[in-house]
Amino acid sequence: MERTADSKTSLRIAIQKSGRLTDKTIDLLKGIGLRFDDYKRNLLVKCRNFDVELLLIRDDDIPEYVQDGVCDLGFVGANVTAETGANVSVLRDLDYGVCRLSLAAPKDGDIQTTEDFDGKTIATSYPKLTRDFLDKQELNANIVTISGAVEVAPRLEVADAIVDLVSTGNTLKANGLQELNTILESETQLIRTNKELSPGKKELIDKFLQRMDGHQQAERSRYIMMNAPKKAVPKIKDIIPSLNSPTVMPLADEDMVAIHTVIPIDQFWIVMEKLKAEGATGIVILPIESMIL
Ligand SMILES: Nc1ncnc2c1ncn2[C@@H]1O[C@H](COP(=O)(O)OP(=O)(O)OP(=O)(O)O)[C@@H](O)[C@H]1O
Ligand SMILES: O=P(O)(O)OC[C@H]1O[C@H](OP(=O)(O)OP(=O)(O)O)[C@H](O)[C@@H]1O
Ligand SMILES: [Mg+2]
Repeated sequence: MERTADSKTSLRIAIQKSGRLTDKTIDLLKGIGLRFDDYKRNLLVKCRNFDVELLLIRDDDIPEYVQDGVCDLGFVGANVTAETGANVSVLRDLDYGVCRLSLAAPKDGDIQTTEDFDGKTIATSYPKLTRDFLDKQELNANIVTISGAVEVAPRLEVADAIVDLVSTGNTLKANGLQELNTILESETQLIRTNKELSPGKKELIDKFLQRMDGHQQAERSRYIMMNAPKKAVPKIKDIIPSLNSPTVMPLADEDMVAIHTVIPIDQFWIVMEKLKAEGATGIVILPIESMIL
């Protein structure tokens, strides 16, 4: 997009400077056509071809920066936003940084059920979410807030149990812990400030979202091309869960046609098997760069 006449109308987006979400967020931004110079060495980076600047900070600070309007948008885990209790709106759920916040305790220890946490000490970097959970369960426990290496706390006898993020469960396992309860399911989200924004910024957010949605839809879809017997076209049309009706083109062999269409990736194999059963041949599948619906 060309820069607008009003050079002050620029979106400021907070992203994690260095961590699990950084590369995926940068890839997503690049995927929607945004280009940045040297984002690895600067904290505030201007986009070359869209009215956006990135603020690269620790993920813990993102929800509050967005809440206060220092940044208009932010990419951050739902776990962090929930822990800070920031007043922001979630614009999109994104399918990376998927994890859960769970209670865990030593595998063969005396904590085997949720009730056993009563009167115990729990180490966590998520004191607010832990307290909310315990209050809801009417459990009394002492919370020790630590900022990292939470899983090792029981072995150091700093705590009886922990609340921390889990994905594969390997870290828990390596530390002899078992997961007992999930407090929160989390994924990366695009959040927006609830502060009033200028019409120019609102328009930029709409354009940004349109690009993101197009990119996401494209990632979840494939363009397929095939040749098929002409008489099989009605059945093939029923099989293809197409966004629009498929393109059907004549071939030199009058009994055959070429069919081009877009299908959702999650139905890919089922559709493929059905198409083959209807006589489709030479099936070619291509990735899609973006889709504007
Ligand atoms: N094991 C995991 N699998 C998937 N996503 C995870 C996992 N652990 C954390 N996350 C998600 O990635 C986010 C960033 O994790 P990371 O470990 O980089 O955070 P951090 O150490 O707090 O970084 P910072 O230095 O920015 O504060 C988490 O807040 C969470 O949303
Ligand atoms: O269930 P798993 O797949 O083992 O993942 C869980 C671990 O991942 C996160 O830490 P990370 O690796 O991001 O390191 P950190 O301690 O620096 O946050 C989280 O804090 C857990 O320790
Ligand atoms: Mg952090």
